[in-house]
Formats: sequence, structure tokens, C-alpha cells
Amino acid sequence: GGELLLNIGGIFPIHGSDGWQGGQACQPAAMLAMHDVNNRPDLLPGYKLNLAWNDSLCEPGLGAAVMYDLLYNPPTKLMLLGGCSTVCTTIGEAAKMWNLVVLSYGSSSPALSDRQRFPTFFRTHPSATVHNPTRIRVMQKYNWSRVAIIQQAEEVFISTVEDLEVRCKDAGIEIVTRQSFLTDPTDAVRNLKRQDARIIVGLFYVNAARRVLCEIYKNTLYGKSYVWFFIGWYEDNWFENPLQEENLNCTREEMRQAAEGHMTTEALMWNKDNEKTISGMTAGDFRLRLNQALIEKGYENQSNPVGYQEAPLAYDAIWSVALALNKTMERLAAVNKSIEEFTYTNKEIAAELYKAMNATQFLGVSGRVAFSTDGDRIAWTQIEQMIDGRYHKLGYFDVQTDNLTWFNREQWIGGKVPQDRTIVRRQL
Ligand SMILES: CC1(C)CO[C@@H](CC(=O)O)CN1
Repeated sequence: GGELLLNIGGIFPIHGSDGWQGGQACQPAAMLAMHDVNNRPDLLPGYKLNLAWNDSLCEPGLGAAVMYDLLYNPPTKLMLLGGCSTVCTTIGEAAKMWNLVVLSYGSSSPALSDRQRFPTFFRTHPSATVHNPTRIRVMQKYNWSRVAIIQQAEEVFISTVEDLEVRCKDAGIEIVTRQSFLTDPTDAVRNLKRQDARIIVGLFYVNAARRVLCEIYKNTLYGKSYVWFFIGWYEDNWFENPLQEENLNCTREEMRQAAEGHMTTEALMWNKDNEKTISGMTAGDFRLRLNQALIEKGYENQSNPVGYQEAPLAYDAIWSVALALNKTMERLAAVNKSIEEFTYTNKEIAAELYKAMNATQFLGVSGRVAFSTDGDRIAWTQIEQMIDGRYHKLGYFDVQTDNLTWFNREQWIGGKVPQDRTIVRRQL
């Protein structure tokens, strides 16, 4: 009691049906962090962090209205917390008019790495381009220098492929063909077959992935001569889901056959379970507390809510805000200034808040939290392979140290690594 409040605004995608409703698990995770940072006597002494938030439904227009409501109503907010990519591209571009740092726990769009458009934007959620150095590293491990790409025509995948093309060129890896489709992948997959593609990177949302997989089966673009790279954040049994409802004319067994052996890449969002983090919790401890919080919110099976996977990113986002505010208050005190002087036109304090956020470095429940100069989360990735219908961890990759941890668990049909092209044997 009696402490002054440090106010921040929050925008969470909770309801709605478009995009990602990750606020369902991320808002409860953020509240756990609010409780924890406010119970730390060494953080924000004399103050309490206060989060005023509302639901964006992952709709940019509504997200903008929520932001205006937060900014045009007292008290002054020191920073904004954002959710999905579509909302953050709106909020992130507008925030500079109020000199506000925006920190997102749930946006993967590569477009958000543009410091010209988003000068004060940071994210604890890595960009979708985080997969690309990992894909290249695995290709190099198996000497694959001739690959193909197939993607859904969505902004996030278009900009991810552009980044992948640049990296392939730098690595001397030839892209024999790049196929894209809007909703029906039939022609795109058939063209892959025609071009004799063997090592193929596929970028699409999970419902499109099921359609691609069925086409893979029908074109026999699977088995010992092919390697597919899919995205790793689909739900585990994603290819056994409602095949009838999406009028896929492949049986469960055919989908399993086509899926056997494919590899996936994804960003690590949960730290190794046994490591103590800045809050004193391990990621395992956090999981238990999150599950309890979700049960209290009425989610009977705690992994039910959207955003469960990303919850550590929201928890660590609040810690990032608290640490940045703490550092800013110390630096202002040293020149006899106070954070209470902050207004939406005070560029000096805004610059201090930006510098503090930019320098963030701590071990959170989502792993090491640090930002690139573009405000992007620097994250580890993990590589898995579908073996006998189940995902097996093959290894981890840390792009910062170019360190690939490999468990040698991969399995190839016939025990031979697939080739990236047809080998023509000269008749002696
Ligand atoms: C890994 C995923 C599902 C990618 O999309 C993010 C949502 C978004 O980018 O809008 C949430 N996390």
C-alpha cells in the first residue's frame, strides 16, 4: 500500500476467430509476472507496476481503438505490451507519435524487424526468420546444396522466404524452384515433382499444411528420396486432425505415410526445465504455476488455451518492462530527474526507456532474453523429425554462436541420407 504506480498498457488477443488468440494464456502469464516483480523489494522501490489492458481480438482496428483508449485516458502509460503481428504492425507504427516503447510477446512477422517503420518496437517473440539459419545449417550438415521452396501466399511466409533466399545465396545453396499457392496447393506440389525437387522447405499455416501433405501423398513426393522441412509449431497430431471437415481426400494412414520422416524447425520458447531463472523459478516451476492460474480461469485442460506455448514470452515481457523501468529510474535519479516527469512528449525520458529496453539481458523462463538492434528476440531453435508418427528431438541451434547440438537420432529409410538431386551414374 501507499506505493506510487508505474502504469503500462497491454493489448491481448483473447476472443475473435482471426489470427492468433494467444492472449488466452499470455494474459494470465503476464499477471503472474506482475505479481512476481511487485513482490521483489529490489525492483522499482517505492513503486508498483500496474497493467491496464484490453482485448484486441487480434484485429488491428480494434487494437488501435484499445491503444487510443489506453492513451487518451489517465494515467499516462510508460510502455505498451502488444500481441499478434497484425495488431503490432498498427500499434508499433503509431507508438512513436507518443514516444512509447512497444514490447510484443506474440508477433512473428518479419516485417516488424524494420527500425524505420517501427523505431521503438521490441519483441520477446522471435521473428519467423529465426528458422532460416537453422534450415541452412541442417542442409549444410547433409551437404544439400539444391533445394526447393513451397509457400502459402501470406505476408509472414513471403517475407520469410525472401530472407531464406538471401541466406541460401550466401551459403551457395541453389533454390531450384519456389512455388506458392493461395489456398489450393495442387499445382504447386505437382510443379515440385516436375522439377525433381528432393529437399523441400514448406511454409504455410497448419490447415494448408494438411492439404499440402495430401498432395505430397498423391504425387508420391515422400519416402527415401525426399526430405521435407515443415514448421514445428503445429499441434503434435496436426496431420490426423479433421480430415473430413476439410474435405481432404486422403485417409489418416495415407497422411501418416506422407508425413513419415519430415523435419521441423521452431524457436525455443520454454527454457531447459531445471535451470533457475531471474524470478527464482525454473521453467518447470513456471509451468506448474501457469497451469494452476489457467485452471482458476476455467481452462479445465490447461494446455487448452491458445498461447500456452508462448506464455513464457509474455511472462518474460513483463520482467523486461520492470527491469527497463528500474534501470531508467536509477539513471534519472543520478541526474536529479524522475520517471514521474514522463509525458508523451518527453523525448529525453523516452530515450532513456528505449536505451534501457535495448540493453535488456537476463535469463527468463523463455531462455536468455536479449534483443538485436532491430528489437528482435535472439532465440535458440530446435530441430525435430517425425519418426513412426511421433516427433523426436534431433538437436538445437544457437545462431549467435553458430553452435549446432546434435543427438544423432535422425532416421533415413534404408539407412541412407537422401540426395538433393538425381545422381546420374556414367556407364563404364
Ligand atoms: C509461433 C506463433 C504461432 C506464430 O504466430 C504468432 C502470432 C503472430 O505472429 O501474429 C504466435 N506464435
